[in-house]
Amino acid sequence: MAHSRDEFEKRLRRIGEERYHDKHPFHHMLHSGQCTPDQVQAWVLNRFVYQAHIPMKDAALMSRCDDPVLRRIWRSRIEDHDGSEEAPGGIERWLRLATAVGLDRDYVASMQGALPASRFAVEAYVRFVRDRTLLEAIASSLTELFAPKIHSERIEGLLQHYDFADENSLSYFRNRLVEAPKDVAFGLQYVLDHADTREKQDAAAAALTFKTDVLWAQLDALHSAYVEPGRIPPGAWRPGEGMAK
Ligand SMILES: O=C(O)c1cc(C(=O)O)c2c(n1)C(=O)C(=O)c1cc(C(=O)O)[nH]c1-2
Repeated sequence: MAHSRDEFEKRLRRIGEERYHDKHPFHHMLHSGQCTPDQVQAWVLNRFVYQAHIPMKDAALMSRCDDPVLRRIWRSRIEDHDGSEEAPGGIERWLRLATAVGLDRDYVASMQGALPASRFAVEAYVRFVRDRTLLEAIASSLTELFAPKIHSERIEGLLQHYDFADENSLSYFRNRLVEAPKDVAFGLQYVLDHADTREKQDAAAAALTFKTDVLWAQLDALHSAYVEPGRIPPGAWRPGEGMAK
């Protein structure tokens, strides 16, 4: 039998409570000032891969969408990340963060030094959104329900513990505090409205679980390469490479 709307929403929120990447030890290190400058740089340059692919993921979603109203609502996500000629978007803001932590922006934008697992995880997300049902694709974006909390913790933690942190370098996260709630309010409504059988509810919950794995796997790879045991895969960024000139 299908869950009631309320029960289903609770089920989705429980997935975040149990599996969201705010629980990952790398985030605890980052937000409490325990990361070395190299580890912060490793995080910034690997996370750029995620940033760069989010608008491609959203374009893949829109390409499958035959409802112009849904496309119009969804396309604001692409605008938020890609920006316009007058106003910088999320990708540009992330590159400002990269410069602030001492990396060369072109090096970061090239994604040359990114860990293989960062690329694989992000590519899996784009593929998932392209290949699964629209309901599953939209449900996979619902990790953003849990993002404002981690963005607030990050702004506070970085400002407190790291010299590079100021309103300019952290503007990416400040902006997401406004953008993410708008996006996710729509996404959640859509999923609650359209998951009207137990089967669809299970598929939507599995999509959200998959997405928490996409996020977790990226931090695991980062931790293994740059914290413990410090095994950097062949070809991946090594501290000292790609520095701002
Ligand atoms: O810093 C974070 O922890 C975090 C997490 C997530 C997320 O939950 O996928 C996103 C973001 N940030 C983010 O900035 C962002 O633009 C974003 C878009 C999406 C998505 O799945 O469409 N997730 C996220």
